Amino acid sequence: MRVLVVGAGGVGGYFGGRLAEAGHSVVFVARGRHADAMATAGLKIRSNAGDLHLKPVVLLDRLDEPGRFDLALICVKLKDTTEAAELVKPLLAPKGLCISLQNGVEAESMLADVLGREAVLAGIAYISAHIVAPGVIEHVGQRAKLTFGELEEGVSDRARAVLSLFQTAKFDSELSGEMELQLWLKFIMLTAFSGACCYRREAIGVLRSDPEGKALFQALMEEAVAVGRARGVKLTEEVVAQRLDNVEQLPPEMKPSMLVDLERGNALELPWLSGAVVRLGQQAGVPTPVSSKVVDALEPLAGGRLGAA
Ligand SMILES: NC(=O)C1=CN([C@@H]2O[C@H](COP(=O)(O)OP(=O)(O)OC[C@H]3O[C@@H](n4cnc5c(N)ncnc54)[C@H](OP(=O)(O)O)[C@@H]3O)[C@@H](O)[C@H]2O)C=CC1
Ligand SMILES: CC(C)(CO)C(=O)C(=O)O
Repeated sequence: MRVLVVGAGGVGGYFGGRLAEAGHSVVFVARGRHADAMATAGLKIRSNAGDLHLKPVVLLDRLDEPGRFDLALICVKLKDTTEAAELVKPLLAPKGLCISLQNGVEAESMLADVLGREAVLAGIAYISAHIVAPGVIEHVGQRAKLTFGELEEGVSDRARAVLSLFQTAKFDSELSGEMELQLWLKFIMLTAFSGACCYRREAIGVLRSDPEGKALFQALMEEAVAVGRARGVKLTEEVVAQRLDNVEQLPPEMKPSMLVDLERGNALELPWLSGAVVRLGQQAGVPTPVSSKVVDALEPLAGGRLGAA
C-alpha cells in the first residue's frame, strides 16, 4: 500500500515514521522549518518504544501524478482538515481510503464532505507525541495505538487490509466495528483532559492530585457523556468511573496536545473539543455550564498568537 501522511507532527510523524521503518512506501506532507529539517536531516523520533532516525524522508512533490496513494492518514490539526482533504482528493487512487487520526468527533464528516463517505474510515490515535524541534518528535509515555474502522457499524475487508499493514509496524493497532462509540469514548476523556488541564495550565499529575482539579475533570466528562447520550451514543453508566481510573495510570508529566499548543502560543482545537460539547449540547438541548466556562476562559487564546495579532 502506498501511504500518504498529511501532517508530519506528533501523530503523523510518529505513526508515519513507524510505517516507513517497517519498510512501507510512506510519503509525508509537511511544511515550514519542520519540512526543511526533514528534507535535510531526516525525521528523528525519540521514544521509549525505540528511537528512530528516518533518513531519507520522502516528502510530497507537488508534481506527483494523481491517483497514486492507496491510503491517506490525516494528521493535521482540526482547523486544517478541509484543506488537507482538498489536497488528498486528486492524489487518492480510485478505491483509496482516508483515515483521520485527529481528535474530536467531527473530522470524519469534514473529510466526507470533500472526499465522499465511501472514501473515509474513522480513526483514533492513542499517543502523546509532539514536535520538540524541527525534524524531531518526542513520544511521551509508552502508549502508541491506532483504533480505526468503517463509519458504519461492522468490519470490512478493506479495513482488514489496513489492519494487516498497521500490524507490521512498531505500534499497536485495533480494528473496531463500532467506531462512533469509540470516537465518543476518546472524546469524553480528551475533552475533559484538555479542558481541565488548559483551564488550570497543569499537566495531568498535578491536576489529578488536587480534588478540585479532579472534580473539574469529572464535571467536564459528565457533560460530554450527557451530550453523547442525547445524540444516541450508547455510553454506559460506568464510563466516567472507568475513564477516571484510566487517568490515574497516565504518566504525571503528560499534557494534552491542546495544552502543548496553549503553552506554545499555537491555535487551539477548542472549537472541536470543549467548544463541540457546548455546540452539540445546544443542538441536543443539554446544558453544559462547565464546558462553557472553559470555552469562555480559553476563547481569547484560541486563535493562537498569530491569530490574535
Ligand atoms: N499530539 C498528540 O499527542 C495527539 C494529537 N492528536 C490529534 O492529532 C491531530 C494532529 O495533532 P498533532 O500531531 O499534535 O499536530 P502537529 O501540529 O504536531 O502536527 C501537524 C502538522 O501538520 C502540518 N500541516 C498542517 N496543514 C498542513 C498542510 N496543508 N500542508 C503541510 N503540512 C501541514 C502542521 O504545520 P504548521 O505547524 O505549520 O501548522 C504541523 O507540522 C490533532 O487533531 C490532535 O488533536 C491525537 C492524539 C494525540
Ligand atoms: C490525551 C491524548 C494524549 C491521548 O492520546 C491526546 O489525544 C492528546 O493529547 O491530544
